[in-house]
Amino acid sequence: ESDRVRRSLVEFMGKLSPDDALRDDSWGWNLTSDPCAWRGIACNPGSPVIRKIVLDGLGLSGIFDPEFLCSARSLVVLSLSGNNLGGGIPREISNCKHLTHLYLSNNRFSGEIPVSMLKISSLRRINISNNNFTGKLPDLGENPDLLSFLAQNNHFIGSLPETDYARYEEFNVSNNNLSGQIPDLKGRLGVDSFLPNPGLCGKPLPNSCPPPLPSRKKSKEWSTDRFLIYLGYAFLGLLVVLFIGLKVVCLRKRRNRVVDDEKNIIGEESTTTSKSRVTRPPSVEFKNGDKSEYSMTSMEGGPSTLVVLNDRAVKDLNFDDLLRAPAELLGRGKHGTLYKVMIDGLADLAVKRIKEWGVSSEDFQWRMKRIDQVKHPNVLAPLAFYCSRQEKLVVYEFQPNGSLFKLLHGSSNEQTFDWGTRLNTAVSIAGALAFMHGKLREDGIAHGGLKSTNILFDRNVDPCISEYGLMMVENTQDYSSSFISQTETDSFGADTYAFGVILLELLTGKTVENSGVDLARWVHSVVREEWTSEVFDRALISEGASEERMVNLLQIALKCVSPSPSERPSLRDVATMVNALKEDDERSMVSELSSTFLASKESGNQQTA
Ligand SMILES: Nc1ncnc2c1ncn2[C@@H]1O[C@H](COP(=O)(O)OP(=O)(O)OP(=O)(O)O)[C@@H](O)[C@H]1O
Repeated sequence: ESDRVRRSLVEFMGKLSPDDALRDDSWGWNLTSDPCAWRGIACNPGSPVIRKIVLDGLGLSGIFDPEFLCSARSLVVLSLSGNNLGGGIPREISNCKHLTHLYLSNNRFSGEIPVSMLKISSLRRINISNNNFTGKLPDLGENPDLLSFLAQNNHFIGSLPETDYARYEEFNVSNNNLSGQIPDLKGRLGVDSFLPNPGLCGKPLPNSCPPPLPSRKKSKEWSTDRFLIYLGYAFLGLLVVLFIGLKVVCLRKRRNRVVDDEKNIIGEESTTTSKSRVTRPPSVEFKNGDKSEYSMTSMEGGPSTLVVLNDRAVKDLNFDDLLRAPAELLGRGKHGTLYKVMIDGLADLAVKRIKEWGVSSEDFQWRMKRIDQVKHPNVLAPLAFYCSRQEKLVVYEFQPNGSLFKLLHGSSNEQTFDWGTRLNTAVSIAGALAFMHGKLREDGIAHGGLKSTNILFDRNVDPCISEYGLMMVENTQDYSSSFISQTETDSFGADTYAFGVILLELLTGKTVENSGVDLARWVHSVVREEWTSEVFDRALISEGASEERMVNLLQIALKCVSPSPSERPSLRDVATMVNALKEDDERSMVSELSSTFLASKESGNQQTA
């Protein structure tokens, strides 16, 4: 069997590189030596099973014949980029059934992509960019697990195939001759993935698609269609009028009953001033000097209270001002809606209106007060909160410098986010979380919804964690993927997982979906294939960040996102590990700097001599 594989591979190389002169004996690729020792081949450690063939940039100028290659049945990575290979990709490529990475970029390949290629179900990454491929793009819908498809700078024609584009970590078909409407990208992928392609139209491109012309044949039906459409409009109009009438009657009734004022405060998500007014002046009580409580009694029962917590900056904040101030919608997340509220004489505020949270008012008040008692400079403290039977609001100071999510994935290219800053951010967040966990463990108050949109940069551009304790991981929907334990109920363990995902985001620069499960799974799979350097953010690689140190941080991240909660370290341990890494990083930097200094001094001395 192994002789057969060896013979096939020698044939394969013979076709790749018909010019024997190019190869010397050190390459191997002959019938007498062990293929695992041949140039470009990597086997499973301690076994003759071939896993990777990487023959990049070797000046190979023949053709690619998978019929011979695929006799190496367990091959997972094939990379022939940067050669001078011609011809097409034969359909026999589908015999390489375990292939996960296929890199054929920067060659002279031509012809159409065989349908069979996308049928390799294990394929995750395809790079066929910078070739002369023609015909239609392959049917990407055939492989729902593909993560990257790079086919820019070819001559593909026709329309984009239907598939779920949102799942792609990398997708590029720019500089081809594609045409037609771009399918729904679910807000993912930018213009760079598509431009230039003169015939493409629709979002995210600036040119919208022309409306389809009604054919002559259909023109008779047109008048009937139009009649039906107008009839539909008339019916809709009637419904709207009825709905508005009903609303007016309801509102009048409600006004008579004196509503719970709070319901109207922040009101609709418009960017305008709230129009609602408090119908009855509330009574204000000040207690304990620096802590004020604003109370009003709802007609519907129990007391509703705006509690202003210990903070001088907003000690004069009162509910009435909050109701009347202009509010601007910042976002509508899974856990509620966030508004920026601007009140004269006060710093801008961010008010979170929490979505249906099955926590009693008493529990909510108790949690907020406990959180207020535990202060850390990297955790954004709530300034005030309000809670009635229907509403729960938490007031924070608005942070002007954006979030970690924006910094990593935003469109601005102005800010660089280098390795040192990323590591510092990780250290600050881990330290702050470890501190909060230590203080609030007995109360069972973890963050519960940690993600990169909740890591904000304050006015000194220091990272701070917002929305601590606003959610409890109760039904753990976020974490119920088969990848992690179904029985995950420990919200502290869920915080460790979420922190691991943030580390992965920092290292890979990739966005997170499905609570990070997809990203964690992808990183696990790449690392398993010993293809680790693939995961790192290109910006870090081009900055020259040390791969060894990135791998060390990656290892911590992987511990945090362990599928089994019991195997995840506590945040205290995580903070210790990340800190040690940072100290190591600083030490290496100092020694690198001093050796550069010594080297330049020595060369200076030599020049003077
Ligand atoms: N205090 C704040 N100051 C400035 N921006 C903030 C503040 N809090 C949150 N943001 C930003 O406002 C946007 C909307 O916040 P929101 O909390 O609604 O998003 P989210 O975290 O995705 O929601 P959720 O946690 O409910 O799923 C986010 O981009 C977030 O980074």
